[in-house]
Amino acid sequence: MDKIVIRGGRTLNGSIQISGAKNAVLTLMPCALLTDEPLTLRNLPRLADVDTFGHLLNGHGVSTTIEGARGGEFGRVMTARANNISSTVAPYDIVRKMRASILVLGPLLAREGEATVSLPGGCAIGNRPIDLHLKALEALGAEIELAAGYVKATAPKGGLRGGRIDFPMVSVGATENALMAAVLAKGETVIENAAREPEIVDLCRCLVAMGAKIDGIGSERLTIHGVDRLHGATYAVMPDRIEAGSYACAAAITGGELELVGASLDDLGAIVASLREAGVEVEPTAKGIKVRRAGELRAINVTTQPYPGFPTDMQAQFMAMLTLAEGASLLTETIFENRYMHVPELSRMGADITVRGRSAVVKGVKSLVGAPVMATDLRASMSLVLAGLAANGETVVNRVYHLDRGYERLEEKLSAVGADIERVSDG
Ligand SMILES: CC(=O)N[C@H]1[C@@H](OP(=O)(O)OP(=O)(O)OC[C@H]2O[C@@H](n3ccc(=O)[nH]c3=O)[C@H](O)[C@@H]2O)O[C@H](CO)[C@@H](O)[C@@H]1O
Ligand SMILES: C=C(OP(=O)(O)O)C(=O)O
Repeated sequence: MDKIVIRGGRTLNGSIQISGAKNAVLTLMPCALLTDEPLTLRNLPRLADVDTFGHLLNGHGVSTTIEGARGGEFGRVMTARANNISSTVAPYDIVRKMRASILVLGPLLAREGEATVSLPGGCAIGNRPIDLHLKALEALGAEIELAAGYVKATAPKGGLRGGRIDFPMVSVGATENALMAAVLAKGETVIENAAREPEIVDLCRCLVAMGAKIDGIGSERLTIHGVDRLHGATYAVMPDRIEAGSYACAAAITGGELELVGASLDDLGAIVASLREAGVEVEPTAKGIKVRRAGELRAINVTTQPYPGFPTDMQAQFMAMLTLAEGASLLTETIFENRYMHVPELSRMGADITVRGRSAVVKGVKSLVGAPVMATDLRASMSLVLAGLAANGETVVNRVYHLDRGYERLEEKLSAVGADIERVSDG
């Protein structure tokens, strides 16, 4: 199994190309199920989750081809074509590897009138139920049965029909499934309290490019006018705001200056506001944004919230950064009940962190020390990489497969800006 070995203490300088967003591409790929024409996605990131989603689509009879970017640059192109859906079952073996698999439920149901998808279950960061996805589909007329660890959804005769979906809480995944189902339903669907994440906007724009009719894009009230069929399209995946935020933390924790090419200040919203509060300079450039730490890092308070609030997917990376800030920071995680798995590992590197319920107090320390560490999820793993970049001595991050789910060529990008980082294979 591969490991990432980091010898810390180097200041990072230079530019990093931001890849296509994992959390966008995983909701754009299932859109291919909505049409028998080809869907071409540009700016495709090279991630394990993209490969897994490709296999899932192949299992439904979707053909997928991927072309590499010219000249070894980032950004590949995938064309997926679902001219004949051969199976509407998403099996446990794939769904358990990647929660985003649940996103085939809405489109399969809308196009084929039925879908059987393994229940994703909990994961390291928390319970992660899907009741809101199912209630949304029921509002469009679907019948839902749960049996043997699978959810079986069936559309009424004549297909899904528009309805009113009023989410009691903001759910990114449930909004995505509802959207992909509603675009082919008969009549009008209104989604109240919809998630407003930039990745939802990306999904809406791709669906519109395929012929869907959606009003209120980017707002908490989405109105979808169902159409009889969608057509193929070519669409570019948005840049990954969480990858950009993670590398911004790398500049901040090492005291360097990084240009994040392709990143957009607009999408980063609350991440940028919190970076600035912590004493990190962030400015737009012609190609993206520039991040620089001028003086000492300052302690800040951060509470995770749905967009436009501070994203849960950046909590672990900010925690790593704040272990070296002056003063005590208070982090509060409101989205997932168990998203502090990185705390014991950061503590082993010398961080001073106390968790009480949903909050964590991070008292800044003068320095961190390298150690062998491992994490149980993607962003927790990135927080250990960040700590390792700033720590004295060597840090070995185990279970690299978590990082490979969401960070394209991490060690290549970081070593190009001066980090002493390598991937080592155990053989
Ligand atoms: C609002 C939010 O920040 N969502 C995050 C969530 O999206 P993801 O789509 O995985 O999760 P949701 O947005 O659906 O979950 C938000 C909250 O709603 C709850 N819930 C969700 C669905 C449901 O059917 N029933 C239910 O109770 C969840 O337990 C959670 O507390 O994890 C992703 C991966 O880390 C992040 O990229 C998203 O930003
Ligand atoms: C937890 C994440 O992803 P997933 O929902 O795919 O596990 C993430 O992107 O931080």
